[in-house]
Amino acid sequence: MLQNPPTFRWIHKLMEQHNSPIICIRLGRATHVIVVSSSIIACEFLKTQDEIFASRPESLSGYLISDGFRATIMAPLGNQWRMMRRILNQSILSLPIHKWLQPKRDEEADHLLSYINNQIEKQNSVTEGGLINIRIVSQQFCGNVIRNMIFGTRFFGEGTGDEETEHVSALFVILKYLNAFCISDYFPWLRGKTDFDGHEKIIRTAIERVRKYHDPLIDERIRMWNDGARMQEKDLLDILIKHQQPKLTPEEIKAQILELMIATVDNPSNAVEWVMVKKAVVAGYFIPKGSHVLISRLGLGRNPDVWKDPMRFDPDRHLCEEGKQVVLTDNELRMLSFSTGKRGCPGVILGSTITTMLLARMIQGFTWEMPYDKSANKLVENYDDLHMAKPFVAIAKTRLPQYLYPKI
Ligand code: HEM
Repeated sequence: MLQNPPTFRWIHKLMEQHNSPIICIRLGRATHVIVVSSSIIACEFLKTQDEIFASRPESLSGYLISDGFRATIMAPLGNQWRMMRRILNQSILSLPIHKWLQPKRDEEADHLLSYINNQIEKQNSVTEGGLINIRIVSQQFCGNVIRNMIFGTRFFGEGTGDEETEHVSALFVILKYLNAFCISDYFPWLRGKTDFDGHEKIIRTAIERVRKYHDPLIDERIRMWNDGARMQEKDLLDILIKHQQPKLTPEEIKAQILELMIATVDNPSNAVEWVMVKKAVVAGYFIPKGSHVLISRLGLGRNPDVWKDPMRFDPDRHLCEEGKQVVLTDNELRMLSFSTGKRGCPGVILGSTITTMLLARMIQGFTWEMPYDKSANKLVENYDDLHMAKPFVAIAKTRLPQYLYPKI
């Protein structure tokens, strides 16, 4: 596994070789890793037997990211997870709070349009259009939205964008190593002695780069509430600080905010980049106790037994017959969008809103064309993850009267 990164591709090859929708790999002396690529078996784990399988393995990356499992995503099943998950469901990701923060999301969508419009003007090419790196635009938009919702600010620094770029890129490093195969997770005697595969250093550095922006703002805000300098809740940080029964510690607030950040930046931006490149061109086994169960996003979403011609871009598959509504969740797990069961995503509304808003505003505001050098935008997947191999760069042309573009 160490010689064949990334592990998820190595595992898929193994599954293909064995022609099986479920395999078991024994790692170290005691851990069975069970990999599943069938929606029927996935439902068995995440729905029928959810109670038994809803915990998380105690990985080093999870421990570091959540500062000792103080928040939700990485926490093993237990009282801490229950408490933090309830707070997320009821006070952070609830429908009333979602609506309350709509103006912040609108503000960011206006900035998105204004940014792309300015880029076109800067390139002096209103008729020819301007080259836009969709990956940068999408990732920064998601970062801006969640930053604004949590901290009520667009910028960490003077507004040059440097701090925000560093922040988002460090979040993506954390995401990359979050579920990467880390040898000391399976050979615990290696922990603390040697950073065998270098993961620990990389992830610690990335967390530091993120938290140097978050933590002073959180400390300052707690001080403001204590001194009476802040009296009104205006963003998610205020809600977390003012939460009663239970009152959260500063460490819990910091850990939860880091998790909310990583939960938001990746999925919407990646989905939109893939969709844009397509628009521009024309989406009964025995399981030993303590096993780690991996449900494969690749295996479910591209399973030819479930999806006809799975590699063909065919968004119509996701239109339900009745009323032709697009449904992004899939409780039957024929694809892994938001998952299901106890550990299913509590951010479905926010995640869907960010994704559709990003895509809709870009398509409503601009027409998109491939650059002349089409070979620059190959529809190829990155080997290490599920992003496109190279950031998608397209030509944007304005399609609305100029006065409709926010001048910010
Ligand atoms: C399109 C966007 C999103 C997608 C596709 C998505 C997908 C998922 C999936 C598949 C899981 C389950 C992972 C697992 O079982 O191991 C999950 C968990 C989670 N997601 Fe999302 N998510 C999205 C957006 C968000 C947003 C915007 C937030 C909050 C700001 C969020 C918060 C969470 C949390 C807290 C969990 C952990 C739940 C738990 O362990 O109890 N997600 N997400």
